[in-house]
Amino acid sequence: MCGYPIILDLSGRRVAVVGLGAVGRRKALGLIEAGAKVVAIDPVGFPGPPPPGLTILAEPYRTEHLEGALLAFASATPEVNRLVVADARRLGILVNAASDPTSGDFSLPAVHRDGPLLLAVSTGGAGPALAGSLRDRAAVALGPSASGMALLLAELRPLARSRIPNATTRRRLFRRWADPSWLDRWAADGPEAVRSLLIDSIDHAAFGGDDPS
Ligand SMILES: C[C@@]1(CC(=O)O)C2=NC(=C\c3[nH]c(c(CCC(=O)O)c3CC(=O)O)Cc3[nH]c(c(CC(=O)O)c3CCC(=O)O)/C=C3\N/C(=C\2)[C@@H](CCC(=O)O)[C@]3(C)CC(=O)O)/[C@H]1CCC(=O)O
Ligand SMILES: NC(=O)c1ccc[n+]([C@@H]2O[C@H](COP(=O)([O-])OP(=O)(O)OC[C@H]3O[C@@H](n4cnc5c(N)ncnc54)[C@H](O)[C@@H]3O)[C@@H](O)[C@H]2O)c1
Repeated sequence: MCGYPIILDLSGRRVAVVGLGAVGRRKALGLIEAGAKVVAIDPVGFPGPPPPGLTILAEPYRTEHLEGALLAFASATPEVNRLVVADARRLGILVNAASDPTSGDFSLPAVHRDGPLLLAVSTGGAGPALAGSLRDRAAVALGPSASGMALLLAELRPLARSRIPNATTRRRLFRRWADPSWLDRWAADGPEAVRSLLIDSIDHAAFGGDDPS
């Protein structure tokens, strides 16, 4: 499979999760973390009080459960999952099939989140546990300053856009800000040092000079 990675905005969107065993619960919780309105269908229900954002229908799956859903997750028994996949296909809803991944439309990567930073690793189904351990290794390589740097750019890019009218100058500045050496400087000298150097570089670029750093 040659997958196409996208970052979906699921906030407030209805998503159906059929089956709340270990796999369905993991998927439901990840969806809630992404802000989705999750409707989960499982005759056994949820162990303990369900987290906010999760509606439980403690009944066996029926086709109507998928109505109005943007996405569906088939994480019940293989027989029930086959029904869910067929129904989703008919209704034009993209479906994740836990028991027979190739019958569905999409699979999930292993994910690391830190502020605005999101790291996703997929092995395309070759080794889901391997995807998890590669994710852990890559997250360590990014280090704690990566998300701090992203947050800082979220603050400073609009400032640079308003102060530097020339698009080529701006693009050059943003490329310099993307240099990984800033992460080392962040670790060595702290966030405030990086922040003030980046602000200086906006001033220089705005007045037509070169970046001092
Ligand atoms: C990444 C992660 C995301 C998530 O689900 O959130 C994820 N599985 C995770 C864990 C995990 N899954 C399994 C184990 C046991 C060890 C092992 O088998 O390796 C572990 C490890 C554990 O439990 O610790 C077993 C397993 N998984 C699938 C099958 C069916 C099959 O292979 O046919 C079976 C065998 C069932 C059986 O044999 O009984 C299928 C899929 N699992 C996927 C994603 C998709 C491919 C992702 C990829 O390859 O990149 C895909 C294709 C479809 C999908 O589910 O979307 C999450 C990491 C959580 C984390 O670390 O954060
Ligand atoms: N994708 C993955 O990461 C992964 C990992 C392990 C297993 N699997 C596969 O995913 C599926 C779920 O795995 P699990 O370990 O969570 O299984 P599980 O047996 O713990 O959970 C299945 C759930 O489906 C519910 N269910 C049964 N009939 C139902 C119905 N008619 N309507 C709604 N819900 C119903 C059961 O009550 C149960 O809670 C299995 O088919 C398994 O082969 C996938």
